[in-house]
Amino acid sequence: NDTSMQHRNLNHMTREERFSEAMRRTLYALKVLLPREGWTPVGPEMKYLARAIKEFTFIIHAGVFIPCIMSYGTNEQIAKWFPLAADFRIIGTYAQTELGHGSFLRGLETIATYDRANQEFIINCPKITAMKWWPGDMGKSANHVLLMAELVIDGKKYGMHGFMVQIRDLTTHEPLPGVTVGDIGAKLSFESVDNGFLYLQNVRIPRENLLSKLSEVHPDGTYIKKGNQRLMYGSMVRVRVNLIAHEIVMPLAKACTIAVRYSAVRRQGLINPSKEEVPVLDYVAQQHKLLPQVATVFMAHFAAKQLVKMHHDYSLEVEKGNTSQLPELHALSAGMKACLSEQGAAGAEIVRRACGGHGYSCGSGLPFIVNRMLATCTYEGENTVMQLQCARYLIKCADQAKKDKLTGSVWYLSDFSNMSCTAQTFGDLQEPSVLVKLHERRAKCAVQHAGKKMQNMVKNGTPAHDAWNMMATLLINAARAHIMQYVVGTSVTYISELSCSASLKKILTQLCALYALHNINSNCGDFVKFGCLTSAQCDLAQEAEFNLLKQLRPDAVGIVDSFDFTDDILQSCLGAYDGNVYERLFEWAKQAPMNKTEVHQDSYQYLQPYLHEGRDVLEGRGRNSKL
Ligand SMILES: CCCCCCCC/C=C\CCCCCCC/C=C/C(=O)SCCNC(=O)CCNC(=O)[C@H](O)C(C)(C)COP(=O)(O)OP(=O)(O)OC[C@H]1O[C@@H](n2cnc3c(N)ncnc32)[C@H](O)[C@@H]1OP(=O)(O)O
Ligand SMILES: Cc1cc2nc3c(=O)[nH]c(=O)nc-3n(C[C@H](O)[C@H](O)[C@H](O)COP(=O)(O)OP(=O)(O)OC[C@H]3O[C@@H](n4cnc5c(N)ncnc54)[C@H](O)[C@@H]3O)c2cc1C
Repeated sequence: NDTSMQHRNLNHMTREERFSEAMRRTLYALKVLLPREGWTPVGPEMKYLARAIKEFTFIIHAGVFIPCIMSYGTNEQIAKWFPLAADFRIIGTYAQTELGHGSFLRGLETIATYDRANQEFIINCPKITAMKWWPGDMGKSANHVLLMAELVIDGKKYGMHGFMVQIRDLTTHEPLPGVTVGDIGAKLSFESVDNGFLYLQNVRIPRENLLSKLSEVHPDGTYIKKGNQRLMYGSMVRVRVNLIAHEIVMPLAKACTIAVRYSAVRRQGLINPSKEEVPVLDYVAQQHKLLPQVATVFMAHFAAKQLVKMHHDYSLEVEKGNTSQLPELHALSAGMKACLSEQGAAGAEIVRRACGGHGYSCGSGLPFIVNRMLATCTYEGENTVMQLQCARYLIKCADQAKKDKLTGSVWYLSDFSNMSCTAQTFGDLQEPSVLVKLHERRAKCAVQHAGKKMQNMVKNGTPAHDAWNMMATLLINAARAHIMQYVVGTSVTYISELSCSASLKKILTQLCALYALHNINSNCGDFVKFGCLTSAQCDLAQEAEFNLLKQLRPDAVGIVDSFDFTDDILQSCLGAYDGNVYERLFEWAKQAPMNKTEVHQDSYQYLQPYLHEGRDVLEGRGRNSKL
């Protein structure tokens, strides 16, 4: 109810207005509304803030820069920079991607050369492709960057390391000497975020600014490795784990809230010619578009909770020096981020499109969500690259499964029990245990299929790297199958262990079955090809899905209401709680800047001569028509 927090209509603001409004609101929220003692920008309060603010600033500062200080800094470095960053007395970003490289980190070109005489690092972007490009909050906001650069000592390269680099004056906010920095311009979304470019030329930083938890450089230039160097990639794992809830589950939940509420209000056409127009939500085709996406919100939420727990447990182990869980966590976080962002972004577009013309209006609030979700398929690890990382781990595990009993998320690869499906009715296929087994079998077969294909190619003389490249599509499918079995399996377990009312558990079980069946029906080729289902059972799977749509239809609005988004955060004429869609759309349109005058003078000057000629002809004074 704090008017300082309420959103003005973002669509009627310029990009620069949105940039400064987002900063005002974010700082207001953080500085005024949150208790100052003890909170951190990566604490539990963030998820509540994220429900209250439509456009944040400082997501990278809070979601990446600060966690990196914790992950890569020594205790002294954390003690120095964390308090400043947590209180926004320094604003940072994570500067890794360059104009010429984003996925292939070993190709990054920014160099940090150690100057022994002065005990400093000299930072350089040797050519234009080395310029840092994309980091959020970097163009105009950040005064520090956590710069990922190639460490060079006496001409020898030591790989990518993290350096704290100040880029703007803390008094004037002007760029420091050797720093060229700015905004990269208009993007598909994130209008309020100043993704930036950063060109560094002979910028000097103290030796102490190398984040030295994992490695350090002594004053004489001696390089010391400390621990598993793979942890240098650890911040990306953490962000991939965190972004699922924040950037995939929550936006998809908002989109589903808007689309389901609108579909319950929008009457269009007849089902029974003798009855009145129906809400479009009564069309099974509409239910088939919307309800599986509602189910995805829940299943992705449950799976993300499990992944966050796994990351938390892993972090505790790393503190004890045990990094054995890192390979599985990397594979799972990379695969989950890629597959759920793919599903989520596609799902948001499906529900947007299900709202017809008004879904194409920014007044629906849906284009804002769809465009932002598209970014999740690219940032924090481009999806294809992430799926291949996941597949790399699966292929290794499949080989290991031939001799060892596997555990963890890949346990099913060493399950050689009979997994044939005996379902005879569509009710059998709504059983959670049957759905889990089907997904495990499909995933195991997909991984083995890809591995076998590559082995055969190598046996016939194809180099392993070429076989990998040629089978990439099968490997990506295997990664998707693995993640789907993980999401279905963890969701079934989560729901079964949930202490809640029987009626709620029934709905959640139905949603889980809907998610699994929708996935089966969308990929039935795999399920038949790998012998998981017969053609007849595929028909039953479709029947089972349609039956669940019918069962869930009466609760559809109640289910999305349970996401509990305020009208202010939805900013949607279609999804407002009161359902007054048409009045809201009309009011929203009238506020458009285009309508601040009855005649748009700038354009009228071009139209006027033609209009006056038309007037004269119609009033009998004008020359004959030119036509
Ligand atoms: C104040 C308001 C607050 C508001 C809310 C705040 C809180 C919000 C919380 C969360 C929301 C966050 C919002 C998200 C915003 C994100 C913005 C975007 C940021 C970015 O995009 S940062 C840049 C991201 N870039 C990447 O991800 C690059 C991807 N590329 C790579 O990771 C690597 O290049 C690679 C993995 C593709 C290849 O690396 P490399 O060549 O070195 O490795 P390989 O030869 O393939 O494999 C070698 C070996 O290493 C293992 N490996 C690889 N990666 C990892 C890893 N990350 N961890 C562990 N191990 C890894 C790999 O498996 C191989 O192992 P084996 O040899 O097989 O054993
Ligand atoms: C909104 C947004 C915010 C961002 N924020 C940040 C940030 O804060 N900090 C930061 O450092 N970066 C940030 N990034 C950059 C982001 O991390 C990179 O864009 C991402 O890692 C992809 O790298 P790239 O853009 O170089 O694409 P590329 O890696 O060049 O990919 C281009 C195409 O090539 C394909 N490809 C690449 N490698 C392979 C491979 N090995 N096998 C098969 N196909 C391959 C990809 O699948 C893709 O289709 C942001 C990007 C966006 C869009």
